[in-house]
Amino acid sequence: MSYKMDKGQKAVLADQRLSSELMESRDGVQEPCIWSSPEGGKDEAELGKRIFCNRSLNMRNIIAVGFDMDYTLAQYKPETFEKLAYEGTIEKLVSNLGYPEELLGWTFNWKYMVRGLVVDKKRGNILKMDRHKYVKVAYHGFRELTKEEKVGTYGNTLIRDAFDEPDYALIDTLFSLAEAYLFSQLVDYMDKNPGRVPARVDYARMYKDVRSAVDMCHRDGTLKQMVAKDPIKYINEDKSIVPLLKMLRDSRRATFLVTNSLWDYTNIVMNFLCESRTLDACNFDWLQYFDVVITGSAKPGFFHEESNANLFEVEPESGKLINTDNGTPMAQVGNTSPSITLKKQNERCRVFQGGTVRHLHKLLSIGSSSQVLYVGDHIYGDILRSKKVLGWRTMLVVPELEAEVKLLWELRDSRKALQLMRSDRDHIEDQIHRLRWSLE
Ligand SMILES: Nc1nc2c(ncn2[C@@H]2O[C@H](COP(=O)(O)O)[C@@H](O)[C@H]2O)c(=O)[nH]1
Ligand SMILES: [Mg+2]
Repeated sequence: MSYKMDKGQKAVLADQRLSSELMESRDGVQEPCIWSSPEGGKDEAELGKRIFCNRSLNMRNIIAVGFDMDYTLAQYKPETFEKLAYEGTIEKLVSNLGYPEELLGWTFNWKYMVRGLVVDKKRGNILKMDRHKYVKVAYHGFRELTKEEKVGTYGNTLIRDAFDEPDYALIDTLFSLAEAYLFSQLVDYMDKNPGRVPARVDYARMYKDVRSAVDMCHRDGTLKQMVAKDPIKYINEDKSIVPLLKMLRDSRRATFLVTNSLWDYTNIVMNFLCESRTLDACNFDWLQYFDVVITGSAKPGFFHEESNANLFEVEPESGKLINTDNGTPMAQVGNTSPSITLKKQNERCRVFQGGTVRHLHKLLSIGSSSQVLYVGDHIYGDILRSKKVLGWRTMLVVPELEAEVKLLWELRDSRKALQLMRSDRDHIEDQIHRLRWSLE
C-alpha cells in the first residue's frame, strides 16, 4: 500500500496517480494526473502495492481505521490453504455423506475458479455474468455451453432471473474457490457415472452436501488446527502490516480488528503476522497495535444496528468469556470486582466476542459512522452493509487486481494503438456510408 500521513491528522490517499494514468477519458485521451500529495507520488510504490480510489477520501476526517483479518490482513496461500479445504471437504463427503472413495484421488486446480462467478445449483452450471447481470459465459461442469444452449437456458425468460439464493450461489470470497471447483468436478462425475453418487442426489443436493462439508471443515478444526501448527505454510508473511498499524496509531487514529474468527485462532494468526511467532511462542504483544479487537463478530449481522447480539469480553490468557453490560464487565454474584484482572492485563487493547457495531462505536467513542474506515475482503460480509447502511468508509482488498493492473499497464501501448485503429475504422466506415448514400 502506498499512502502518506503526518502526525497532525493530515493524511491523504496519495496514490490516485496510477488510477488516473490507467483511466482514459471516453475519447481515449489521457486525463491529466491529479496528485493528492505535494510530491506527486514521486516515491513510487510497486504497481501491485498501490491503492486505487473510485472516489476521493479525505483521511483528515477518519478517526478510526479497522481491519478484517482473514484474507485481508492474513493472505492465505490458495495452493496450500484452499487445497486443504478441498481435501478436507472430500474426506467428509466420503466418510460422512456416502460419496464414493475414488473422490479421495481427485486433485484441485487452485487457479481455475475466480471470485465473482455464480453457481447455478439446480443445473450444475458455473456462470460468469456481466455487470448488467447477463450471462456471458456458462459451463456445465467443465464443458462450456454453446451459445444456443446458453441463450436457451438463460436468455429467453420474460421475467429476468435474479441469479440469487436459493437457486444460485455467489462465489464472493476466496474461501469459496475450492467448493466451486469440487462442485464442477462432481457435476462431470455424476453425468458420466450416474449410478455412482448416493441415491436421490441431484446437482442441487450435491451443492448442498459440498457446502455443508466445507462449513464443517471451518468449524471442526480441520483447517484451523493445520494452520495453527504451521502458519507459514498457509499464510503469506507480510512485513508491512506492523509499520502500517504503527503509522496509523502515530497519526493518533484508533485502530480495531473485527473478525468472524474466534479468539484462539485470531491470536495465532495475528501472532504470526505481527510477530512471526508460532503456536508455542504466542503472546499478546500484537494487541499493542489495536484499541479494540472483536472476534466471533458474525458479520454481516454485526453491522445490523438493530441486532441484539451480546458483547462478551475475552480474557486473552484463558479465552474465557465475561459478560458485559455494553462493554463494561459485569460483576458476578459473590465477586464484586471481576474486571480488575482484565483491565490490568489489557490496558491498551480490549478483546471481545460478538456484539454489534453500536458496541464498537461506543468503545471507540465514535460520533459519526463517516469517521470510520474499514478494510475488508468480503464484499457482502465486510463492505456492503457497513458502507451502504451505516455510512462507514470502506476499502476492499482485491488481490486479483494485482495481475490485472500489471497487465493493463504492460499492454498500455497496444491498447492505445487498438483504440486509434478502432477510431480510424469508425471514420472509414462513416465515409463509406456517406459515399453509398451519395450514389443512391
Ligand atoms: N463456518 C464457516 N466458517 C467459514 C466459512 N468460510 C469462511 N469461514 C470462516 O470465517 C472466518 C472469516 O473471518 P474474517 O476475518 O474474514 O471475518 C474465518 O474464521 C473462516 O474460517 C464457512 O463456509 N463456514
Ligand atoms: Mg475476511
